[in-house]
Amino acid sequence: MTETLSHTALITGASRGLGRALARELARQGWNLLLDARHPAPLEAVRAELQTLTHVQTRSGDVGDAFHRQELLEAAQTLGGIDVLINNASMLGPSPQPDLLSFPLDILEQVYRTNVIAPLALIQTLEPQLKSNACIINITSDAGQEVYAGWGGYGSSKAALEHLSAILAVERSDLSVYWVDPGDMRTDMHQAAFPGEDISDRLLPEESVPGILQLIAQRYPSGRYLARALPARNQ
Ligand SMILES: NC(=O)C1=CN([C@@H]2O[C@H](COP(=O)(O)OP(=O)(O)OC[C@H]3O[C@@H](n4cnc5c(N)ncnc54)[C@H](OP(=O)(O)O)[C@@H]3O)[C@@H](O)[C@H]2O)C=CC1
Ligand SMILES: CC(=O)[C@H](N)C(=O)O
Repeated sequence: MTETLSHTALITGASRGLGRALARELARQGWNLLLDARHPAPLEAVRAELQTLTHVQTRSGDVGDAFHRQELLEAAQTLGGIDVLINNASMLGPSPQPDLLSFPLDILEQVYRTNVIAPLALIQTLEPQLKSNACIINITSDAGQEVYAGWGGYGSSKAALEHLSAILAVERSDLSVYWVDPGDMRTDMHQAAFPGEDISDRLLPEESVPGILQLIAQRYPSGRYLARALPARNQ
């Protein structure tokens, strides 16, 4: 059965951290949601939490897996298409992060598959179900632009994601393409990036949500944005 729903967002990596924070706020605003993450139980907990607010579908799987991306396409079809795709799922790599000359190349391939190939592959797979003037949000990082020792794997993958996003924006001017740095956030990934350190001074991911939702609502020109430099105007 095809349900025709007005606004639908697909968020990858929505079982915790920034993805869950985005899902919660979009649900509160009445968006219909298609969510993924690899582990089913935490993803199901998000669905159970949000289903009282809106229509939520979940598909557990790895964004790097073509079969899983096909499942997301089929779910998108049942929802009548996608207005907003948020490529949020990401892989840091080893913790602590090794220098480049000792970086295990098999893990570097996984980092690139998750952070670079999978977002593009998901856009390619979903293209038939992207509504006109759809919005693509690729979550990047300051590590994609700044040079930090020890951040060569993850950082270079985010740099590649940024360049890819910029070229997509030029090639597809009919889409709104945003690559967004959410800023440091108190999440599992950030703790893994700083193992053993006290990260309690970092802002929660909820602080990065209003700016991202403002991009969606206001449809600024395609480009790179800092989530926290975009305070929501209308909330
Ligand atoms: N935290 C920070 O300080 C910063 C984060 N970012 C970026 O923000 C985004 C969100 O990060 P954050 O919330 O901290 O991350 P978290 O580690 O807290 O959450 C990651 C989410 O993605 C899911 N996920 C991870 N790998 C995959 C995969 N291969 N396929 C599908 N789902 C996956 C996880 O669930 P599961 O494990 O079940 O798959 C989880 O739901 C990322 O793109 C990150 O690079 C950018 C700058 C700073
Ligand atoms: C994962 C992190 O903690 C990092 N600060 C980043 O910029 O992505």
